[in-house]
Amino acid sequence: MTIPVLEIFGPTIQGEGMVIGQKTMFVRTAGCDYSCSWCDSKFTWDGSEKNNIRKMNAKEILDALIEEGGDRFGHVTISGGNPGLLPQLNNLVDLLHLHGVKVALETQGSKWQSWFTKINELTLSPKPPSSGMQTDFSVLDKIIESLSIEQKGTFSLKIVVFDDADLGYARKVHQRYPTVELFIQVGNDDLEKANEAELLAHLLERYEQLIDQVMADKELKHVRVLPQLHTYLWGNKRGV
Ligand SMILES: C[S@@+](CC[C@H](N)C(=O)[O-])C[C@H]1O[C@@H](n2cnc3c(N)ncnc32)[C@H](O)[C@@H]1O
Ligand SMILES: Nc1nc2[nH]cc(C(=O)O)c2c(=O)[nH]1
Ligand code: SF4
Ligand SMILES: [Mg+2]
Repeated sequence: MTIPVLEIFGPTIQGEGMVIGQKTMFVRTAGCDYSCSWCDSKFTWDGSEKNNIRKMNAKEILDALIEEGGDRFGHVTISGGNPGLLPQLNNLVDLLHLHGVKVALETQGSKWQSWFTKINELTLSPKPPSSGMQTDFSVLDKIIESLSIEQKGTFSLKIVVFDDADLGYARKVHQRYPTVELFIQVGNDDLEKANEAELLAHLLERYEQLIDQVMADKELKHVRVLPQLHTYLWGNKRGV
């Protein structure tokens, strides 16, 4: 079975979460079971780029990664869309590992795949109320339980926060999974802005506000508050 791919780019830095700053390539798959109001990758699921989806097998993806990144990479991040919808990614994960390449995954944690256990750094990013999505905690419970038992690499939770209700959701998730590393990420609420200086000033202000709120919070003690670093460097550009 082939893999629907919309973007292959890098090397760049991982701009988010548990391995922020890591030099990595990105593979972005098409299709998502969610439709978050503020999704910064809507083109993966809104139909606007359905003619650009490439159906590729694992070998073709590896070749495209090498064409783009040459011999300058040793780490690949799979994102989307929701790559967790695709059982056939198992082949890509195995092929990358065979070539000595580490593999990270970004998923919202709405679906389980057995290949998750082989991922070196797995980020689960359940969605807070501002997204308009509902978390099925019975699914997330099972995923976290399976990863806690079987995971060969590491995994963490990452929650994007836009408002107080979202921070309340982060608190609830932290209480439910107190032993899982939690990253709280600033939401980008201006996906259309092309002026990078203005966007940076705006996002820095939001980052500072979020830090203030988390510092004042009695329940959020063992958390890390992070920006979406690539956005601060390169704005709303794609493929960076
Ligand atoms: C585009 S998603 C793809 C992977 C998967 N569907 C997910 O949501 O985890 C990658 C990451 O970007 C985050 N993200 C999406 N839109 C964002 C925005 N406007 N501001 C901040 N983070 C955002 C998501 O929460 C997720 O952690
Ligand atoms: N540099 C960079 N870091 C990222 N971290 C997560 C991303 C994503 O869209 O999943 C992303 C992305 O698109 N670019
Ligand atoms: S789950 Fe991820 S890709 Fe899907 S709509 Fe939400 S942010 Fe976008
Ligand atoms: Mg992104």
